[in-house]
Amino acid sequence: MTDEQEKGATGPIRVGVLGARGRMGIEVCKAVDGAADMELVATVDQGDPLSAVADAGAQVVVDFTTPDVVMDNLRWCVDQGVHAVVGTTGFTGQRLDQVRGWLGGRPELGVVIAPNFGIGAVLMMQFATRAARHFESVEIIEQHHPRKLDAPSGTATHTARLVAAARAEAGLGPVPDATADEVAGARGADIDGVRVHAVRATGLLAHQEVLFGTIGETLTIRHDSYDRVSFMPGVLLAVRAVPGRPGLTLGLDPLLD
Ligand SMILES: NC(=O)c1ccc[n+]([C@@H]2O[C@H](COP(=O)([O-])OP(=O)(O)OC[C@H]3O[C@@H](n4cnc5c(N)ncnc54)[C@H](O)[C@@H]3O)[C@@H](O)[C@H]2O)c1
Ligand SMILES: O=C(O)C1=N[C@H](C(=O)O)CCC1
Repeated sequence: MTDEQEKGATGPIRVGVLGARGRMGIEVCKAVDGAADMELVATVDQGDPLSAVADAGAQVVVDFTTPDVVMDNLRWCVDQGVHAVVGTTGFTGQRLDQVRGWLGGRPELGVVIAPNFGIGAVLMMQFATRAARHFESVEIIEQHHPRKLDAPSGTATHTARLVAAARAEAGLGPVPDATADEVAGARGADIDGVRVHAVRATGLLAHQEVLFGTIGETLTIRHDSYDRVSFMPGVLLAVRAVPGRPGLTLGLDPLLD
C-alpha cells in the first residue's frame, strides 16, 4: 500500500478549492462538502493567500480560476507537494509540457487537467474522435453563457485537436472549403485545420455540436450541460483518483475506463 492509499484509508481526502467564490468553485465546495469520503479544508479566491491550503494540510487542490493565474497556482501545488485537479481552461501544448517538466521533479505527485468534467461531454469527444475518420467535412459549434472569458472553449479546442489527429491518422486531407474573400471571422477559428465557431448568449450554459459531413449524409454529435452540477461527478472522480495517478493525466477518459 502506498503512503497515499494509507492516508486515504485512515480518513477523508483533505481538499482545498481555488476559485472558491466563482461559479464553478461554489459548486465544487458544495460537492466536496457533501462527499462522505472528502473534507473541504481550505477555500481560496482572489486576494486570499495560497498558504491557507498548505496550513490546512490539503492533500488535493481543485482549481477553477482563470487561464492567467492557473499556471502560478499549479506551480505552487507542485512545489508544496499537493495533488491537483484542474478544470480551468487555457492549456496549450506548451503549458502542458511545462507542467510535465515540473512533475518530473516530483514523481509521487499527480495532476489531472480536464477541459470538461461532464461525463456526457467526455463521451461526446470520444464519439467525435471515433467518427472523424469517416467524414470528409467537420465543424465544431460551441455555445456558452456570455460571462465566459475565453473563446473558443477548452472543450472545443480539445475536440478539434482530437478530431484533427484522427483525420491525420486516417490519411484524410484538408476539410473541403472553397471559401474565397472571407470576411474575417466568418468561418470561425482554425484549430489544426478544424473550424470552430463560438456562440455566446444569455440563457446558455455549456453546449457543443460536432457536425460531420460526407456525400449524402451528415452526423451531428451534441452535448448540453444545463447546470454546473453536471460537472461534479467528474470532479469528485478526479479528486479520488489523483493521489493514485502520478504524473499528468489529460482529460477524464482514463478515469472512466
Ligand atoms: N473543466 C470543466 O469541466 C469546466 C467547467 C466549467 C468551467 N470551466 C472553466 O473553469 C474556469 C472558471 O470558470 P467559472 O465559470 O467558475 O469562472 P468564474 O469567473 O466564475 O470563477 C473564477 C474564480 O477564480 C477566482 N480567482 C481569480 N484569480 C484567482 C487566484 N489567483 N486565486 C484564487 N482564485 C482566483 C475569481 O475571483 C473567481 O471567483 C474557466 O476557465 C472555465 O472555462 C471548466
Ligand atoms: O462555463 C465555462 O466556462 C465552461 N468552460 C469549459 C470549456 O471552456 O470548455 C467547459 C464547459 C463550461
